Amino acid sequence: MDPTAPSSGDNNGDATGPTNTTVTLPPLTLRDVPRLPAALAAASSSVPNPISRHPNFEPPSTFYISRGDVSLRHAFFDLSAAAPSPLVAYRRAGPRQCLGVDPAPARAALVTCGGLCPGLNTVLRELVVGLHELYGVRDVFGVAAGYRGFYGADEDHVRLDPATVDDWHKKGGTVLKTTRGGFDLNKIVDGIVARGYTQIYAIGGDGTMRGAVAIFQEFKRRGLNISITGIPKTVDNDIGIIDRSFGFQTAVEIAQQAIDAAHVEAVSAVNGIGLVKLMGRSTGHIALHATLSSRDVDCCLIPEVPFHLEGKGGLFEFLYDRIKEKGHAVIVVAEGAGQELIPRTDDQKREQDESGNIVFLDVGPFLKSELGRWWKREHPNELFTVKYIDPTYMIRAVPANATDNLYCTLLAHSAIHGVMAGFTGFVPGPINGTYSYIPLEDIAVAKNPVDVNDHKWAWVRSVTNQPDFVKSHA
Ligand SMILES: Nc1ncnc2c1ncn2[C@@H]1O[C@H](COP(=O)(O)OP(=O)(O)OP(=O)(O)O)[C@@H](O)[C@H]1O
Ligand SMILES: O=P(O)(O)OC[C@H]1O[C@](O)(CO)[C@@H](O)[C@@H]1O
Ligand SMILES: [Mg+2]
Repeated sequence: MDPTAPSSGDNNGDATGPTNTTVTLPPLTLRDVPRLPAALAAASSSVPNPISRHPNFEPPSTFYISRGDVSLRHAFFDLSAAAPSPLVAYRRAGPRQCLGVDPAPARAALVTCGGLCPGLNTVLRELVVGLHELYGVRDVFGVAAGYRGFYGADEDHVRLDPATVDDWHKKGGTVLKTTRGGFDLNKIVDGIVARGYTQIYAIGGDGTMRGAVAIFQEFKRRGLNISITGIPKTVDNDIGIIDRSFGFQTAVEIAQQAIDAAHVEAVSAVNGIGLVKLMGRSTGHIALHATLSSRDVDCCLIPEVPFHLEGKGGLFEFLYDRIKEKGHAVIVVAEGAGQELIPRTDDQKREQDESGNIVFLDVGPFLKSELGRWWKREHPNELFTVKYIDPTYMIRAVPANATDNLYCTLLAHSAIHGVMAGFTGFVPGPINGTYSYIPLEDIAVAKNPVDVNDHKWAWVRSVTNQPDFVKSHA
């Protein structure tokens, strides 16, 4: 009997073995990505993919992504929901058999903006090599120092080829340099037009994606046939829709070293506390994943979960009890956690970086001094030590690990294939493991907070056995 044949009725859980039930899924909405004006005209097309003529590679027909290939936003559904939401689909990323643009005259510009992230140089390398080797594009330029480089001097536009970028994947940081701020839309687009660029690849975080949306809209307003692609970079993993951002796994791995050191310091002291601050402005993914992987952590503090310091049910009493129980404790705090607890002057409340991001106060030294003060007051006759470790920039200034390097390559290739298909205003990224094209406008507003109601936060709680620190316990 065909095990996949639909059954005639519901599986009521009897012991006769698995049965199949046919269900009707809700309608499917395709969140399509925009196309270049010239690509629309060439849709019935046109230019065969040069990969088909590659001297060393004979792609089978299954190699190419068909016009109808999509991936689904959500991989699981509740079939019993009374009013199921429509399914959202995205175009699958990958090479198309016929291109929407002619790669021969293409002139590509690559730019990195915002903070560093492991893998930036790998993405740059693979964009350069992929454009050259897969599509024969010879005019590839690196734009120095973020968006402002588009209206900078001639030396800010550097021609790149595979030989130049050969070992970039082994380097942390970004060879192109990065900056915040300097987003002058008209000057940027004028600079792009003046230099004859036809493809822009902008690698950066949420701010960079919002900037890319503005550039995309300005291209449209001016009727320009220039594509723009955003490649999401965020060590904090704070961009939504995609499974995770590149460099994140590397950062979590490096964070282990800091937690290990904090643990050694804590266990080697009498009543020792090891305190580690990790990156994560608005999301606690790094702290959470580092806590889960380490298992030496007694308390993980993230921006999504409020806590209070003193009194019943507060952090300090919990730490005291944990020290009494184990002799030591390790705390991991994300930089954005507990910001509302730190007293600040009016000037500090207004302080912003060049891109307009609020400047945070340093939660690490704040916790260390408040805890020390509390301990002296409450337990003046007991020895106590806090060792504070701040590996902030160390976790993002390293080269990508092997997994992230592979990820960066697939992102870069997906970006190039999408541009060559004639798409613009899009972001490549894995959704449930399938590389897909997502509208830039969606990515620019898609946040990715830690969902404290799902199983992962419960998992943290089971590893640390920390309480909720809610005031009602007081
Ligand atoms: N709303 C916006 N519109 C246009 N440009 C923006 C916007 N927000 C930020 N930018 C520009 O995008 C660039 C990068 O922004 P930002 O410094 O916030 O880093 P980011 O891309 O968010 O990366 P990170 O995750 O490291 O913070 C800057 O040049 C900034 O001026
Ligand atoms: O490089 P800067 O300006 O110090 O930025 C630090 C910020 O950048 C990030 O690494 C990414 O947004 C944050 O975790 C951190 O708050
Ligand atoms: Mg940002």
